Amino acid sequence: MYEATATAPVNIACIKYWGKRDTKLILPTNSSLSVTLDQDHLRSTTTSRADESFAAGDRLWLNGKEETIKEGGRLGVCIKGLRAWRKQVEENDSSLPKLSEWPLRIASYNNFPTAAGLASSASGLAALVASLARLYQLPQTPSQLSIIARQGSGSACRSLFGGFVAWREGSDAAGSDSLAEEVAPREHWPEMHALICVVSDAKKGTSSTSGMQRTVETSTLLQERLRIVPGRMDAISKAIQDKDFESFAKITMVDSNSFHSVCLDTSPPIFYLNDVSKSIIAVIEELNRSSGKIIAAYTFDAGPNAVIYALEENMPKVLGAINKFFPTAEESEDPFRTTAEDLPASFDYKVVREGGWEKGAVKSLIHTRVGDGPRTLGKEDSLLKESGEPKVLA
Ligand SMILES: Nc1ncnc2c1ncn2[C@@H]1O[C@H](COP(=O)(O)OP(=O)(O)OP(=O)(O)O)[C@@H](O)[C@H]1O
Ligand SMILES: C[C@@](O)(CCOP(=O)(O)OP(=O)(O)O)CC(=O)O
Repeated sequence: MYEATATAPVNIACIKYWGKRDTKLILPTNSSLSVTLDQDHLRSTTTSRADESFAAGDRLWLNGKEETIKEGGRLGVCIKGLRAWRKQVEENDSSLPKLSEWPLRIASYNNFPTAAGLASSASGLAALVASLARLYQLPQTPSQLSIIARQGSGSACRSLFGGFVAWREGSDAAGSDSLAEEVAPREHWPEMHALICVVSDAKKGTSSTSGMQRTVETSTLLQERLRIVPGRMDAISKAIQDKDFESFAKITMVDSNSFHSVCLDTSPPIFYLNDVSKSIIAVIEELNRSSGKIIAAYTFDAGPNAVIYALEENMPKVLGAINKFFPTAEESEDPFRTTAEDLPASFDYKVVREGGWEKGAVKSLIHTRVGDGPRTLGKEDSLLKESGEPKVLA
């Protein structure tokens, strides 16, 4: 049987990708940089199988539900690109099975909500690329594979690496140099932790894809942002190399705010942050002020959920602040068994609205950390039945 199963991680950007110069090839208007999160907690798992005896046509199931693979669509483009690379491999060695000519069956599961602003498209497309690259025994490097993943969803290219990852915008019109590169592996700064505050896991109103295009078409502020981002890319890369958390945090927060500003400068305006998100910003800013140094950095993607980066040693303080003002509806298990600490003595409670937030304003918390890149699993982890249909997972 010709089959491969891979998992891929979620990544959350510190320098945001927002805008395309080519919508078909998914070429960005600026470089971006992210932290890959630990797959022990959040991951997409994908099994790909090629079999001569399958009925013609490729099929893919996401969380047990079949998705259509359109020719020229995002999934179709990724599969086509990887197949072409497999064909080259077969042309160089005629003894190999002609997997490139056989239909595919692909099953994928996300162990967290899909399309809820938790970057499922990033881990999902990266897992698809990683599993097919393995099935096809491709010689390409992760950076080369990221060129294919990028065409599935821009941010997915960064999920082909662990640690701290840059997506270089590149200059080639065909996109050959618009790819992901490792800035530093997870082992360089394993103390980097992240706390995801799930404010809403409902499907968002304006998708990243359509929102960013509206920004490109209508925002004048975006031009200003594009002038500033290259300097920020250099500065945050240096902060990572130097393990300088304060600089890392300052840049992360200012870039998140810059991204949400260009959303507001879009016509019609796009609002991703809600009152709970803004209150989390106020609490983290005050936690930093009252701690006498920057110990936490918030960042928000195209939705209201906060991701708070902090070093492991400071997570008790961050958890203390979030627990105090945003009691969650669901009890979340902390894999690190962090004990929340009291707020600093000079913390000004007035930054949070009177009476505080009702239980469930933040639904749940996910405490995770920087993680590794895609992993290959064994046969026992296959998501496909003998027949090529997806297994039903509990
Ligand atoms: N495991 C997967 N395999 C293949 N495709 C996936 C997978 N997970 C998600 N996707 C694709 O990504 C889409 C969701 O992307 P979308 O950008 O709407 O949400 P998100 O990635 O969760 O949020 P965001 O990117 O804004 O953080 C799904 O509808 C599906 O097409
Ligand atoms: C705000 C972001 O999360 C936007 C992600 O956009 P997508 O990668 O989801 O967009 P497409 O390329 O159209 O699929 C910022 C980021 O991850 O850098």
